[in-house]
Amino acid sequence: MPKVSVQHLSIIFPLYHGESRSLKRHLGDKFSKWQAGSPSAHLVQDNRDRTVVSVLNDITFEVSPGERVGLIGRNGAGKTTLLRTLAGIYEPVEGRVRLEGTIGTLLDSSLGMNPELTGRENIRLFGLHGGLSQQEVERIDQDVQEFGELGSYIDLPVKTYSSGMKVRLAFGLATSLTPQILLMDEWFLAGDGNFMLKAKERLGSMIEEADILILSTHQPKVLKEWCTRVIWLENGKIRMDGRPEDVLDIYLED
Ligand SMILES: Nc1ncnc2c1ncn2[C@@H]1O[C@H](COP(=O)(O)OP(=O)(O)OP(=O)(O)O)[C@@H](O)[C@H]1O
Repeated sequence: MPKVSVQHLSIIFPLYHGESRSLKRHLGDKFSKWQAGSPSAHLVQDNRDRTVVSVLNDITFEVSPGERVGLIGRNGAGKTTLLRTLAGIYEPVEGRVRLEGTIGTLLDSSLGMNPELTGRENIRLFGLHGGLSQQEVERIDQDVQEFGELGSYIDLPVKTYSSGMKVRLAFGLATSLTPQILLMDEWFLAGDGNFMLKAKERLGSMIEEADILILSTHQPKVLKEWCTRVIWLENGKIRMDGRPEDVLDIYLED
């Protein structure tokens, strides 16, 4: 049975800028004021006296099949970092992250596509990477072509596509298979026009079929429509975890 388990997860990012070692000294008194007033990550000193950004701090939660979890929080609260850690892009500095089940990600528009290859070649690469059968690749090829309305561009390198065409290809590809666990950043809910109507419809059915959804968004409407549970992140910690109506009431007031 698919499951997501996050235990005492912490993530820090080192600052590689040449000045970072002395950043705290430069900021002086302002450092503590900035830290206290900031809605976002904390600058801290690690045990080697380097200034690092502490983005997630002691996060623990579990998600069971059938749960659709929305992540909310102010800009910089750590939502994208949490999604990327769940997707295996970032390694926990402390704690444990365990996902059981097939994973699908809608995290950024490039989705690992190779711009030198054609749309069709990227589709095949996606199939190869996912260990799909020839028949399944053919089905996806057709499905993505129809959805993306790319016409003869499907046989041209992706680097020649307009940004809208790239999004259509990436989105079509990422939603061509229904994973058991779907991780999604709200980037995919932005946009306008016909494409977004089509995209939302396609996402809606994908979300219904996935066993677990974890979605980051600033839109209360989306949380109420799609989620059964909301986790509110603040300064890299969980401030509240509960039913969308309960969490949103307090979050919006706050
Ligand atoms: N590679 C990095 N190096 C240093 N700091 C980083 C890095 N990536 C993210 N951060 C910092 O971590 C914090 C959390 O970022 P994250 O993108 O996870 O927030 P978010 O909640 O998704 O924000 P938003 O709602 O604006 O998308 C931010 O303060 C950001 O500046």
